[in-house]
Amino acid sequence: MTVTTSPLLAVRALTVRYGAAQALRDVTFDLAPNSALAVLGPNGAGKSTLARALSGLVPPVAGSFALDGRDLTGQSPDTIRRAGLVHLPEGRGVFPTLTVMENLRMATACDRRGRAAAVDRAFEIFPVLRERQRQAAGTLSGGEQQMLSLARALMVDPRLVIADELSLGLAPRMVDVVFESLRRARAAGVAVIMIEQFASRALDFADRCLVLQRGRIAWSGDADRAGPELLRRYLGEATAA
Ligand SMILES: Nc1ncnc2c1ncn2[C@@H]1O[C@H](COP(=O)(O)OP(=O)(O)OP(=O)(O)O)[C@@H](O)[C@H]1O
Repeated sequence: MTVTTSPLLAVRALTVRYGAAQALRDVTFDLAPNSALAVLGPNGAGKSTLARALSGLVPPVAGSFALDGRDLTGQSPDTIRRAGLVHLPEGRGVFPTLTVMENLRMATACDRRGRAAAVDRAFEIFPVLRERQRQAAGTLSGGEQQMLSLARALMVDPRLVIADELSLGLAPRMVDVVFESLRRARAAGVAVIMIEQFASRALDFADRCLVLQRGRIAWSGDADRAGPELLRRYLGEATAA
């Protein structure tokens, strides 16, 4: 018997231009519920543009995308977030002068009881944040700030998180923390699109992989089939590590 699941995310011929420059061309793929996709590619390949288009920050000039069968093309970032697609942009996305607790409380629009329950859930996934709840977010370590950013994203019960270069600039130990946090998000039922310039860890984490080159999909397939040769071919020595 073949079991077919309908995709969580269906992207069709998505095309984005910045003025005359075409940053994303004809990008088509499906993402299954609770799965993880690594989006790889050299600088300027269109990885962040894909994230920005899917989160409503840049309007596509052609193509479409749907979450759970609901067409979200051209919708506002707020509508897309409320539909369950959350984008964690490069950089931290936390309010540095507010405490950890204030940052978490602000991330949900629930009433007081719902909010307290959501904060408790976040502390269960990220116990370190409970210990640091009264600390200003700006004084957390880089990895802890990424954890807070992810915890804030999970407060709205997303179906899909797009993590854009979450490990950028972090010390190796903090990169471990970020990957562990994303693993916990997956364990909680969330699908992940991981944008990474450095490939091997992303491929360990992901089920599927998509390589972008000059805005087009150059390769896509199972993450464990994206071997060193393929990575060297598309990403070069520096980023295949
Ligand atoms: N706001 C913008 N205006 C004009 N061109 C842009 C803009 N943002 C990105 N681009 C161009 O679009 C192309 C894709 O950029 P994008 O940031 O998506 O690449 P990327 O794969 O995320 O690169 P990196 O790994 O360096 O972050 C690049 O050529 C970039 O210069």
